[in-house]
Amino acid sequence: MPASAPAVPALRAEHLSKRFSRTVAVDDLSLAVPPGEVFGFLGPNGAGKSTTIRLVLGLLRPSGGHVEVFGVPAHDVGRAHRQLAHVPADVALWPALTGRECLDLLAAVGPGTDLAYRAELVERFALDPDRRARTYSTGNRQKVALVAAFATRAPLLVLDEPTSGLDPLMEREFRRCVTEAAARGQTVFLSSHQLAEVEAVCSRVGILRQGRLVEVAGLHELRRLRRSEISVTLARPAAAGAGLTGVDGVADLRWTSPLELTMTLAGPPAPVLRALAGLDVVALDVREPSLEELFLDFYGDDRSTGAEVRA
Ligand SMILES: Nc1ncnc2c1ncn2[C@@H]1O[C@H](COP(=O)(O)OP(=O)(O)OP(=O)(O)O)[C@@H](O)[C@H]1O
Repeated sequence: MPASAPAVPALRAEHLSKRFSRTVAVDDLSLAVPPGEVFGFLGPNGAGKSTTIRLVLGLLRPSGGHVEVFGVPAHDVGRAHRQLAHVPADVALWPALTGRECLDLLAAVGPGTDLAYRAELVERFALDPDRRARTYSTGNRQKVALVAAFATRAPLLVLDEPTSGLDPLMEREFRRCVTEAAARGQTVFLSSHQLAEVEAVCSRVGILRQGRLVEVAGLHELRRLRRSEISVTLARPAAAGAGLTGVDGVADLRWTSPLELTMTLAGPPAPVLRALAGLDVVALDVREPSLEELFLDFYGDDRSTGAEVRA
């Protein structure tokens, strides 16, 4: 459990900024994550998620503002790292050590490890700890880092896109681990691209765009971003409008040919299915857009490489 008083946020950033020459990677970011929360940190490529995490870890020095872990300034790494465990986006391990030796080394320098739980996690993640790290795939290296982090009782777990190399079965295990950590009272700060992952485990979410926190929302608010893209192919041309105009939840209705139409759907599918039942439908494709695409729709496409400093 945190040594600090419960009122102290697990993570607090105030007017945090990081500039790399002309690129503003993190721009005046203020955020407080209370102890015990599972906080999702979402943003498109280049939004500044990893930079923020490196500032939290004291791996970078802020250009402005500051960040604290349970009230300890991030630059006081000796004290701050007693409160946290971390999984980086690109896990690097010592190639000549076996997985088990890597786990032991990480446990020796970390904030304390529950060895019985670690053994259980090695099994659950189907990790072969006797192989040398140089033979591990990206996903296996990620598993070592995840097992090492989840086996600690660090009050704060900082996870930077930790499931990018995991298959769906392992991703399910990851979600269980987050839930178990939260049940123990650990705080989880999870950077992710995956809306489904964030929905499954986070209670609150911050959305980062061009280094700026554009939104901090509860999950129910985030759900409004969800929508499906529907493509319909007909056997024969339908009458104008085809009874789809004004159907609940349907937007962006487009005929791409006399026999094909696309639309987006927010909310329950029943009204549109009723409308489609009157048509001679030969193919129906329902696709859920990626988080990236949702970001583009909601926040525009000027996200490429961080904000430029205006001269
Ligand atoms: N060491 C660096 N030197 C110069 N620019 C950097 C450096 N590190 C990051 N950047 C820039 O800062 C911006 C934010 O990068 P960052 O890696 O934090 O984004 P991210 O949200 O983690 O992206 P991704 O999801 O692709 O990992 C980008 O424009 C990136 O090019």
